[in-house]
Amino acid sequence: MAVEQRFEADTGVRPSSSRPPSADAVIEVRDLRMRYGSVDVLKGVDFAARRGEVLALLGPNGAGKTTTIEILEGFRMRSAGAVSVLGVDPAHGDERWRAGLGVVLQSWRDHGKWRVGELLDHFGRYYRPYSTGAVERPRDTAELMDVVGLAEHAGKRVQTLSGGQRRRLDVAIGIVGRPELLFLDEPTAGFDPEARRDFHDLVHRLSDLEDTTILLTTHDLDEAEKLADRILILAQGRIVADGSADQLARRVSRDTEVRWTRGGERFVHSAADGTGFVRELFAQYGDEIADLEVRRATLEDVYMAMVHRHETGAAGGEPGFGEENR
Ligand SMILES: Nc1ncnc2c1ncn2[C@@H]1O[C@H](COP(=O)(O)OP(=O)(O)OP(=O)(O)O)[C@@H](O)[C@H]1O
Repeated sequence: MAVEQRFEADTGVRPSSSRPPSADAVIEVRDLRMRYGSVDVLKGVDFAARRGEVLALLGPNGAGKTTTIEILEGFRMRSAGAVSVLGVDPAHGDERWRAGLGVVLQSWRDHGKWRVGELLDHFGRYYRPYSTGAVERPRDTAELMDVVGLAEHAGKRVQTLSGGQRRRLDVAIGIVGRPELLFLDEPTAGFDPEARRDFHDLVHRLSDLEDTTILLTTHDLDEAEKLADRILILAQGRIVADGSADQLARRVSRDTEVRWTRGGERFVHSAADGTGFVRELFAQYGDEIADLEVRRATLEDVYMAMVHRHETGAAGGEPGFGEENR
């Protein structure tokens, strides 16, 4: 039998994993529910974050990402469920608890007349009483402006900053108190590619060097893949996928998709062992093989499959990414 006919796609979509809470959990969310009027937006959200982890919360517009983050920040009262953030229920968090959090909201337009450096000094003063031997608070303003790329704008009024510069300032305000846990709601919206790369470096530095736990929302799947240790997909009021980008890709399809042409004809096959398949293919057809492409499921494939599956309620009937592309 020719090798080109031998391989079948694995089209199974496996359910999301639910992880047991760990001792060093910075965030623990169990059966979180939120109802606005008669609409259930969150219908039983479960997840946990360990110290130093970077989590990306993904989901379609209106899925409830901001609602979830605002509940964890203590800005919004939940309808039901158990939530613990830095060991405290956010509904009862005091000022000391709040000083351990950094928050970058989707957008705010305030303090327009303040100058960048003065504003950071001002916010920084709030954290001074919460400085400890281990964690010096606040960060030095000059260093902070340098880290977020605002040093040359220190004397500018906030209202004269560009959108991207303004967003850098939002991030600076979020980390001025050296938070243990940082919430970032669409942090790079409006960033140019260089600002985006600088921001990614900053996130890596915060998690690697300072052990900051970070929960961010984004619609940029490439960004989620670059930054997150774990990706959570929120759809239809629940976390429908939870794992590293690689784990999630394997959940949609364990196979590698291999495409090639031979004798002017185009072939596509999904192979459990992509490398072995390609080796056999060349052993059999050698120089006849052209236009070879080898591709695993991307985070976009995973996202589309998971969201589509839960929006249509088609559990178990979802095609793998290889099938969809044929
Ligand atoms: N204060 C509120 N009162 C009533 N409904 C609300 C309120 N806040 C949010 N909602 C609704 O709850 C749902 C979830 O909103 P939320 O902002 O949490 O979604 P999101 O996932 O952050 O969306 P996006 O990706 O567009 O930012 C939406 O349908 C929204 O209209």
